[in-house]
Amino acid sequence: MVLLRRISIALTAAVAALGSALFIAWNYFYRRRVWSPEMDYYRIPEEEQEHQERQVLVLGLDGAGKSSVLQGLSGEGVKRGCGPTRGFNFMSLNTPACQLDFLEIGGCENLRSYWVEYLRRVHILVYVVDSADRDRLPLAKEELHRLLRANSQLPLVVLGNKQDQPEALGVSQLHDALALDAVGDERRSFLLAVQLAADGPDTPGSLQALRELLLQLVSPL
Ligand SMILES: Nc1nc2c(ncn2[C@@H]2O[C@H](COP(=O)(O)OP(=O)(O)OP(=O)(O)O)[C@@H](O)[C@H]2O)c(=O)[nH]1
Ligand SMILES: [Mg+2]
Repeated sequence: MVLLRRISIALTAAVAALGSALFIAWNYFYRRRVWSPEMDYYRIPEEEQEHQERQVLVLGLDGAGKSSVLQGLSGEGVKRGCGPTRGFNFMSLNTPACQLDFLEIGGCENLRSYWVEYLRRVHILVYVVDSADRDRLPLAKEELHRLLRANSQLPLVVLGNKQDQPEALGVSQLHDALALDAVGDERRSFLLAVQLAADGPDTPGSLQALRELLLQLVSPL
């Protein structure tokens, strides 16, 4: 058992290291290319890159729905059972205003220690919670507040996902369960209730609100 556990930890570390390398390569690649609606690539002048690219970090416990949110935002429709993210997951959304680059890090216990490393590289933190997983809400709260202590200014968007589940907590209950009162005035913070319809061809309505909010948060004041 001990040997298996060590092998599992070593594998997770290797996946995380590979993920970091991919993230660097991905940054290098996307610094030069942007997806256009015509499915073609074009170059952005260097001076415009800083202005146009914004990084969004997507975190939350395993199974909260991070990958599903990214699928929904991508406009490809949400598919059930996309499988746990073992390392990192990337998605880029090109909008007329800017390019939003999303980075999800898997939520399993072994990967959570890497989360904090990425806070300083991004413009927004999206924290996804399974609103129906009442037993693990205290853990979700603990992990969220660990991130908030590590960075006092990063704008925060909490998503109370799986609102279609009968046992899901509503917005005000989630606000209390996650102790969002304790989030200081120093940062902009939001709590949105979302649910992701499976296999729908369109972006779910609640994710359209998220998309608008993210664009507002990255636009100059
Ligand atoms: N009922 C319901 N199920 C959802 C919803 N969103 C996601 N799921 C399901 O929840 C499960 C986990 O979703 P993922 O998107 O893989 O979760 P994750 O946060 O990326 O998990 P990790 O990658 O393991 O950290 C999948 O079976 C999804 O289909 C939702 O709004 N309602
Ligand atoms: Mg995932």
